[in-house]
Amino acid sequence: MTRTDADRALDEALALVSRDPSPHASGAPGPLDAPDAVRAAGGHRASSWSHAREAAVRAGAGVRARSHRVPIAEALGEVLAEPLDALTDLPSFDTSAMDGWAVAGPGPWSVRTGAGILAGSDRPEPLADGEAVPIATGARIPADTTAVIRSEHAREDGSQLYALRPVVTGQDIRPRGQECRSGELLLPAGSLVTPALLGLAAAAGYDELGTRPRPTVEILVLGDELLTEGRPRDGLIRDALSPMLGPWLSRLGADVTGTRRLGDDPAGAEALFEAVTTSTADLIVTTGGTASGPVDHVHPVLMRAGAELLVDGVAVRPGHPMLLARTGDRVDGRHLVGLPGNPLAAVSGLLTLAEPLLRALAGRRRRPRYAVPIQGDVPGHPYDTRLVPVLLTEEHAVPLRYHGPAMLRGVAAADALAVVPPHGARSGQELEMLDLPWASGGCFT
Ligand SMILES: Nc1nc2c(c(=O)[nH]1)N[C@H]1C(S)=C(S)[C@@H](COP(=O)(O)OP(=O)(O)OC[C@H]3O[C@@H](n4cnc5c(N)ncnc54)[C@H](O)[C@@H]3O)O[C@H]1N2
Ligand code: MOO
Repeated sequence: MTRTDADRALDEALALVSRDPSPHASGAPGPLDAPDAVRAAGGHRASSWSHAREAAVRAGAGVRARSHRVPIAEALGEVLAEPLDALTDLPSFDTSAMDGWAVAGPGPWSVRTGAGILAGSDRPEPLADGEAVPIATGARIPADTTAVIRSEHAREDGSQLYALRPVVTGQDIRPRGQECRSGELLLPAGSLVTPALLGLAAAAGYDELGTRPRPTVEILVLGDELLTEGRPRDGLIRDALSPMLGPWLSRLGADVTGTRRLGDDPAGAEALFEAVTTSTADLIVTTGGTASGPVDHVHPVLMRAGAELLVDGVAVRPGHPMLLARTGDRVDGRHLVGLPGNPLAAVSGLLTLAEPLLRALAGRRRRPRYAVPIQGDVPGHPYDTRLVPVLLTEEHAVPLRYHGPAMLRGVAAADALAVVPPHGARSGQELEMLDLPWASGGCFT
């Protein structure tokens, strides 16, 4: 078949590189023996996109969980390491649900002289039969109260109070323990500490929470061609990944301990080796140097360090040279995610490997999956999944331009990445969406 200009343009857009297109290359089973692993150009085996994500989840879930106790204000975005049991009845005393009068027995009632009962008041005097006392929402109900009447449902005439509608015993009283009894399970271990959970924990009497600490991440940006300021010049380009990855990883729930830049020279390779063998971070994220060029140090350093490659290449565009390795033993080991240097390829690796790994390390559930109809046909790669930046409207996902592997223009305008299966998608087809962490506007992790 003659290749057309359009084919070539598509290859270019999808960053097709030389590789064996056979989707089921054979080979000895090993950590990369996913059924649909494919052999990539460099001789290593590429996992399918979904197997790569599964491998990242398994790797994180296999690490022994740690826990710590933190003041509740510091627990936001972490996961409960222990169940949240109520430390008190809620409400902890019988409470008025409305502003009005607490009354005892049938009316009319004689209104008690003196101040009414406000929220926060100490134990009020019991009510006598036929007595009423003004009461505020949230205030403690006097003993022997039979009902609360809302201020708009009663009329005061001199010292007498008359109900304007029938009064039902117990009305507008929140009885002690209505929401929970002391010791009752409010939320199980594993729950995400959200602002709502913080509120509940405070209401239930907590000052500290037992949580799983955020995974720590060290970022290593590889490359001699990178400038930290000013405009690109003399063949040098701006480092686009350092400013992006720290905040992005923080949004994914990581505690980023630092970002360092390493050269492509032997000293850079040595510093990488040093980090791989001695870093105390749960995860090292590297950028660049994942391919097989003369100064691509990541594979050789991992081999030298005796790391186990759990994922070595993924059948996804962009980002196929991404990798996941484990250093140290299976339960107390640490991990390294190697992101390709092309910036959108790095984003692809972040969402494919780093995010599922970090969620699992933090004890969080997988992100909920959802699909949205795509607007317009989307070309596919013949064998690989594509991740395409999209804008989300109320009805559709709209693919964005400027989605080449070296471009950030599309993703910077996007709400999500659409997961496009091999061979592409027809207009209206439902595609899985990977929300970008800021898309819903409410990220607090
Ligand atoms: N012979 C082959 N060459 C390449 C292959 C391949 O399969 N065979 N894959 C290509 C693909 S696809 C990608 S993606 C890249 C991955 O390369 P590396 O991870 O080794 O990254 P580098 O070579 O260091 O850089 C690639 C590209 O990205 C730019 N870059 C790197 N770091 C940054 C940064 N912090 N900010 C902005 N831009 C960055 C770098 O200048 C290069 O242009 O390999 C292909 N080659
Ligand atoms: O296709 Mo690469 O993985 O340039 O991004």
